Formats: sequence, structure tokens, C-alpha cells
Amino acid sequence: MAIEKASSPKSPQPIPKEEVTDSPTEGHLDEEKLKKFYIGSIDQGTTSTRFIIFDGLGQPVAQHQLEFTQNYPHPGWHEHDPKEIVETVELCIEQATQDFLDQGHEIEDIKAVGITNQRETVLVWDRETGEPLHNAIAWPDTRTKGLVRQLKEKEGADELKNICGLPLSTYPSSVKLVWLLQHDKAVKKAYDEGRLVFGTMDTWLLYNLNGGKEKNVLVTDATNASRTMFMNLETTEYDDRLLDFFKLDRKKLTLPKIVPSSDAKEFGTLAKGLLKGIRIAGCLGDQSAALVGQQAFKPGRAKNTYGTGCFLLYNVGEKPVISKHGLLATVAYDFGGKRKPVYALEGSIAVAGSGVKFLMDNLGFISSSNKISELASSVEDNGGVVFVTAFSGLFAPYWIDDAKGTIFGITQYTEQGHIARATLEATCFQTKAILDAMEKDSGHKLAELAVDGGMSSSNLCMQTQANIIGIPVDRPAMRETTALGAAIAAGFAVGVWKEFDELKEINQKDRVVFEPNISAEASAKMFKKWSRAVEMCRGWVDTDESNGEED
Ligand SMILES: Nc1ncnc2c1ncn2[C@@H]1O[C@H](COP(=O)(O)OP(=O)(O)O)[C@@H](O)[C@H]1O
Ligand SMILES: O=P(O)(O)OC[C@H](O)CO
Repeated sequence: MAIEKASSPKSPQPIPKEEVTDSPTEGHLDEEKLKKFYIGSIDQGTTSTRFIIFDGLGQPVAQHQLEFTQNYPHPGWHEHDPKEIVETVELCIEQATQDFLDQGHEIEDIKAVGITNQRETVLVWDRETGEPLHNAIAWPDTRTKGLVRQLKEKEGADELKNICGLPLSTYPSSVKLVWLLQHDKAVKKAYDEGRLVFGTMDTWLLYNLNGGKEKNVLVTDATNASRTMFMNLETTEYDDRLLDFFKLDRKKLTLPKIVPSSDAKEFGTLAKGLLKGIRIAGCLGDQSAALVGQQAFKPGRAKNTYGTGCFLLYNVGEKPVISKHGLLATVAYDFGGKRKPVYALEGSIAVAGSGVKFLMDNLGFISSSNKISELASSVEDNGGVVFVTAFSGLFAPYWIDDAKGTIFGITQYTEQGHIARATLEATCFQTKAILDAMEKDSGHKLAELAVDGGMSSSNLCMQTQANIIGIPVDRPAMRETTALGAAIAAGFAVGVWKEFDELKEINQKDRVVFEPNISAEASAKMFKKWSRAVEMCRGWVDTDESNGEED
């Protein structure tokens, strides 16, 4: 993919350091002033990259989005080309910024850029050359199934969750890195020679956007680091007990420095293009960014983002809560300075929009994702079909590694519409199971669920969700909450806002609330059938994709 080298006469100078302090703005900025502040946001998701420029009122004024290649080299494997992803980011920045300029704005009005990204995805590169040593192993990849089984037998395995908040599964970064060290000679050699850099997508992007090995910016924020299994949740620092468990030697492996999610210095500046010299001042894993974008700043607030996967985060405040019911404990956000890190309980669903994409790309049911509601509405109900979309095993709260996608209840009566409906319902049922677990862990019942992400555009899906969980589902008109969250983190670092209260009007207009419209009995009956289907999709005997041997 070619990228135009954009050396514009309008290229800005870096923001002078003295303008950037912990509390640079005195008092509340009025609406007119806020309209003139702009913040760029890079949203590097699992299937697409986008760059959105927001004004100080949280309205997008310019944006560009590009899909990139999904590589599935073997069943259960899922990879991305690290360089292609950087190219999409650079291209999106150039296109959206050009549009911004064409609207008559000045680059100097862009105060900072934030980054948000798919989490857990593992990248490895050579610190001497800056070149990737392997494709990125994407978060839904299940090649580590066999390895996870072995690690679970190891002494200390049960303790990991209490330190880092995550249970052993194919999902976090740790097992993907260990797999690479065991299976890729170049990666192992670089490690033995002390040249190996490990990073999640944020670190890879920050490294490259800052200019690569010359600047050698190697940082991650606490939300991304909390998905690796290498970070102690309480201290937000690497923990040797975790690294020792995975037999990782810090003398041989370069790990990025962990910093707060909102920071005007650590993330560096953009090294080229129209935004050359602009400060990167915010960085959050995408689900954390969505929580910030939805302004779920108070304990007890939650959001559910229906993107490629679906992730429900519930703010638990300044102390992590280790789940006893199949959820993850994670850093929700860390705005640094005098603010303490805030934690969340998380329910992660591996397949949401990717189920819709599967019906489109693999089964040819629809020509574009937004046609799914029409197809699902062509029938009155699911016709007895339940689809457990366990393409990556089943994540929260079940954690069934050996589950496979399974469709139950097919008869001669079954039409495409029934399967389409069952696909949307699968995410809604899993969300219900997560909410039940969250209620047990937190002792608190959610009053309503804030939603966003691509699949939340489906009214049918959101109505179904309200019916299945029995509480209202509240959807904003502007659904780029993930990108907005990263912009907010960056904006705080450079003083566009300084108190969360100043954000409270953002994205509140024209929200749609879906009220439950079926009886609790009808809803419970549907969920019971789903729970049976989950039990029945366990224990698939398969070849172990990591080494081709029988399980
Ligand atoms: N109208 C729609 N109805 C249902 N699913 C949709 C719709 N629009 C997009 N999607 C799904 O949403 C996903 C993209 O959402 P997005 O939030 O952009 O995800 P990501 O950040 O993971 O790339 C795709 O998997 C797509 O299939
Ligand atoms: O690409 P998304 O939006 O489904 O998010 C991916 C998550 O960060 C994976 O943990």
C-alpha cells in the first residue's frame, strides 16, 4: 500500500513544552473555545484502522478508515502483517487530516493525538534493525491451546490470576510470546542474543510513528500492559513472579516501559506526514478507551462494546477485584498525576461482529454487515436454532478452550434468517452470562447497559440484548466511543480538559434506549436453551493446531 509522503508547508512545529503541564487551563473552557480545539485519535482495531479528528465538544470532524488483511494460515491461527498495519495508520492519518485541512482548519488547531488499539495481540521485533521477526499473533488466535494445557499443570499456575487478574487461556499475550520462542528460530535467536523486543499493538505503533529505531520509543500504557499477564495489577509494574512462571529472562527480552494512559511526554511525537511534530498524549487498549468514551468514570458504571469481539467492562474503582466467576480483572484507565489507576471487571467475548462477518465472507449469506438485521428480521424468531459461535473456544465466563463453533437445532425448516438471528443472539446470550457473573462478583445489579461498537448499529441485535438481559440498553448516536476515549486521554494530558465533569455533555444527545419488551419467563426460556448448547459444545477432540498432533 503506497503512502504519499506528506511534507506540507502547513506541517506544524511541536507543541512547546511549556504549554503542556498537568493543569494548563485555568477554569472551564467555554463551548466556543472547545470547538476550536481538535484532537486526533488513531483507533487500530482487529479488522480495521481509523483516524478520527474530534473537536473539543467530542464531535468527529474528519475521519478515514481502512480494512487490512486477516491471515488465517491454519485452523485457529490468526495473524496480521505488522507493516501493513503501520501503513494503514499512516494512510488514515494523511487522508483524514487532508479532509480536515480542506474544511479550512489549521493543523496548529490539533492539540494532540491519542492511540487506542486491539489488545493482547503480540508483536516481536529486532531492536537493532527495528524489523518485525514474525507476523503479529492476533488476540483470538488459539494455536497455544496445547501450551496452555501444559502451563495449567505447572506449579504456581493458580496464583497467576491473583497477581495479574487474568486466568491462563489462549487469550493473553504471554502464551503467544512463549509459543513464538518455542516455535520460531529467528525469534529465539534474537532473544538469546538480547535483541528481542516484545510489544502489544500500542507499543509497535508508538515505536514506528515516532520514527522507529532512531528514536527507540518503547512504551505501553497500564491498560494494555494489564492484558499481557506480565504486569502486577496493584503496582502496575512488571512482576518477576509472572515472568519467571513463563521462563522469561528480562536481560534477554526488552519489555516496553509501563506508563499512565494520559501523558504528554512518554508517547513521543509523530515523526512524519501532515501531523509531523504533533504530540501523542494518550494511549489505551480499545476496551478501556470505550469505557472512557462512554464516561463510565464512577464505580458501578459499565459499557459493552460490540466490535469484532464484544467486551463488557464494569468500573470497580481504585482497587482491583479478582473475579471468582470467570471474569477478568484489568486496568480500566490510568490518567496519571494525582489520579490513581481505576480498575474494571471484564467479560470478554471472542466472537461478535466477526460472527456477522463469517456469515458474509464464509457463508455468503449477506453482502455487507449492515444487511444482517434485514436477514434476521425475515423470520419471526430463531426457529429453534442456537449458534454457539465458539470460533476461538469460548471466552468469559465459560473459558472452554476446546469448544468449537456449533449450530444446534437445524431442521428442514431452518432458513438463513434463523441462523442470522442465532448469530446475533449468541453475543447477547454470552453478555447475559457475563452480567450474571458480574452481579455475583460485585454484589451489584446493573440498572442499564451502555453499548457501542459496529454491531451495536443493529437495532434488532440491541432490542434482543435488552430482552435477554431484562434491563434497558442505551446506545449513543456517535458510536466511535473507542476513538473518543483515546482523544479524551490525550486531551487531558495537554489540558483541553482537566476534570471528568467537563465532559458530561459529550455524546449525550440523541441516544437511543432499547427497553425490554418480552416477559422474564420467555427470556429465561431462551437463555436456558443457550446454556444447554454451551454445555454440548464442550470437548471437541481435534488435532492440536500448534503442532499437528492429536490431543
Ligand atoms: N449494522 C451492523 N450490524 C451488525 N454487525 C455490524 C454492523 N456493522 C458492522 N458490524 C460488525 O461490526 C464489526 C466492526 O465493528 P468495529 O467496532 O469497527 O470493530 P473493530 O474495532 O473490532 O474492528 C464487524 O465485525 C462487522 O461485522
Ligand atoms: O477489535 P475489537 O474492538 O473487537 O477489540 C479487540 C480487543 O481489544 C481484544 O481484547
